[in-house]
Amino acid sequence: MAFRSRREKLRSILSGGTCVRPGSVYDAISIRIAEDLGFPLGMFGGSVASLAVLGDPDVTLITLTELAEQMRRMSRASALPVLVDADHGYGNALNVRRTVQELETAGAAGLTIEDTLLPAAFGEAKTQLIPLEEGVGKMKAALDGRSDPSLVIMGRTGAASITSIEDAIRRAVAYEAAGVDALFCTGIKSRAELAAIASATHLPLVLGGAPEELNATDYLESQRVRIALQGHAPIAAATQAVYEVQKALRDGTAPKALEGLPAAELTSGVIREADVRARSANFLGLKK
Ligand SMILES: O=C([O-])CC(=O)C(=O)O
Ligand SMILES: [Mg+2]
Repeated sequence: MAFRSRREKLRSILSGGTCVRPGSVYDAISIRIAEDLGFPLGMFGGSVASLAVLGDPDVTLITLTELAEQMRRMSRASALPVLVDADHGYGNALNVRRTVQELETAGAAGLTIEDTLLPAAFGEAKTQLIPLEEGVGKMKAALDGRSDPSLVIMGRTGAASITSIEDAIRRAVAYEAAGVDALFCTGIKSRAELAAIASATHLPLVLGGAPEELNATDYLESQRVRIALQGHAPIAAATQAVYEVQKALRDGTAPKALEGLPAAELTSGVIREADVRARSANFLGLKK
C-alpha cells in the first residue's frame, strides 16, 4: 500500500524514545514547507481544517468529506506522515467507522477520535463529554474501520480540563483496553497530572496544548510522551501575511515594491519546479 511507509514512520515515532514536535499543516503549501524543513510529522488540526477550508472557527461545521478531501490534497502534495484530528468522528460510532475509512483512503498516517460532545449541545456554554461507554464504542468502531493495520488510531480525551484528572485516567485506561495505538490527552495542567496518566497506562502519549511546566522535552520523554503539539502558528502567520500584502496593494503600493514576498527559490521549492520541468522534458518534449 502506497501510504504504508508514512504510517510506519508515525509508528516508529510512537515506539521510539524521543518526543517530536509536529509541524502544523493545513494545505498543500504548508505540508510541503513542513516536509522541506525536516519536520518528522505533520499535525492537521480540526481548527486549522475549519479555517483553511471554510474560514470558520472550530465549531464543527466542516464535513467529513471536506476534511478528507483536504487530507487527500496534502497526501498528493507530500509524503510527510500526517496525524489528523478527526474530532468526534463526525457522528456516532458508526460514523466514526466511516470517518476512519475515508481518512485511510485519503492517506492519513494516523488519526485521533475524541470523546467530546460535538457539535456543542443547545444551551451549554461549557464543553461536555460523551459517556465513557460511548467513547469506548467509538474507539472499537474506529479500530474496526481500519483496513490497513499500520494506520494509527489514537483515543483522545480532554477530560482533564472538563471533568477531572481521575475521569481522564479512567477514560485513558478504557481506551487503552479497547485497543487504540496511542492516547492523546489535552488539558493536562501539571507534571503531577501527566505522571498520573502515564503511570496508569502503558501506551505512548500525545499531548495537546500544555502549560509551561510541561515544555521540557526530556521530562516529556520520561513520561512516554512521543508527540507534543505546539499550536497552529503557521496559519495565523499566513493570515497576517495575506492581510499585509492585500492592505499594501489596496493602499497603492506597486506590486514590485511589496515587502515580505518569498524568494524565488522558496516558491520554486514549494511548487516542486525541478520535478515539473523534468516531467515536461520527458513527456511534453520540452527542454529541462
Ligand atoms: O489537534 C490539534 O492540533 C488541537 C485541536 O484540537 C485543533 O487544533 O483542532
Ligand atoms: Mg480539534
